[in-house]
Amino acid sequence: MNGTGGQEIRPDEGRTNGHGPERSVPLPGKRGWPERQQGPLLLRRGRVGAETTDQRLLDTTGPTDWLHTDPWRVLRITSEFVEGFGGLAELPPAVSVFGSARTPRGSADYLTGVEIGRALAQAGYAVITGGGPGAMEAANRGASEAGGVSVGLGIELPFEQGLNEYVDLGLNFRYFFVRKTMFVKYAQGFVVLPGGFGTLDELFEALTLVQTRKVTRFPVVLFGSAYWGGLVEWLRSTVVEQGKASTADMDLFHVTDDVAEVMKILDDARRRNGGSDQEAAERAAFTAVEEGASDI
Ligand SMILES: CC(C)=CCNc1ncnc2c1ncn2[C@@H]1O[C@H](COP(=O)(O)O)[C@@H](O)[C@H]1O
Repeated sequence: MNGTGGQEIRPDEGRTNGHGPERSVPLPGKRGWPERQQGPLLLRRGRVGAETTDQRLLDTTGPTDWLHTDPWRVLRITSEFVEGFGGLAELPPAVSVFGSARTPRGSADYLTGVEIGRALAQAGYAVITGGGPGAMEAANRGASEAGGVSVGLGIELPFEQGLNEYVDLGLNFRYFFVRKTMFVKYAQGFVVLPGGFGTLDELFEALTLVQTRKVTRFPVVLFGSAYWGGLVEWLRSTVVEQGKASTADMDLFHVTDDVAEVMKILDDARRRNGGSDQEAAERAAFTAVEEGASDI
């Protein structure tokens, strides 16, 4: 018996690829229809093509449609995870900072972003942002100028856009969902500056993961009570009021206007989660930019 439906294959008739024989010319199987085993796939009747996998691999003049197939995409997605995990594995404890791509340079929100990036770097945290302009740039700028580890996880967008100039360790992603995994996997906490849909998406992703205990509890800090107040009030008066979230869920995030309080919330959480002052000192001395970059 073999993968062609019971028909014997002589050695000179087919090739093997480790999963069973593969024919270049489909032969009728025992039941009378053309059939071919192609890796783990069994092809019959009209599904049988004239070429083998090896032929398509080696044929440089063939069509390139396969580049747009889902199996190929899965490999690309996998490679993004591999690159992401490899590039960020040696980061010191990090905080992800989210915020609007449209925050103008020099605005109050931008200056706050710089201040938060600096404070995080001085406390020994790597600062991870989406690597774009606005609030992301501000946080990267504060971290980089303070000599900290300034990380940007960029995303490929339909319009031209590079990582901001204050990113010292950058990775570019094709897929939003792979990139979002990196924001969560390598962060000890989230700081959320005023922002739009992208920021809200990231905020609620973080809150959902904490709420459902998919990640061990880490702090989520909304910076700017005037900006976030309306949303928080709506969550309380509508979402919680109508039973779509619990009162306790409102404790999963903090709202503040004070950078020192952001740092205190993060430090308290680190202590609760077992981090020590010694560890903080070691983080402050960490030189991941030089060491990590060579692995990327
Ligand atoms: C000027 C413009 C729209 C540039 C877009 N360029 C971007 N580059 C990198 N990350 C982004 C970008 N836009 C949105 N994001 C992601 O979504 C959040 C900001 O979205 P928003 O501006 O609040 O909704 C960021 O935290 C970031 O992770």
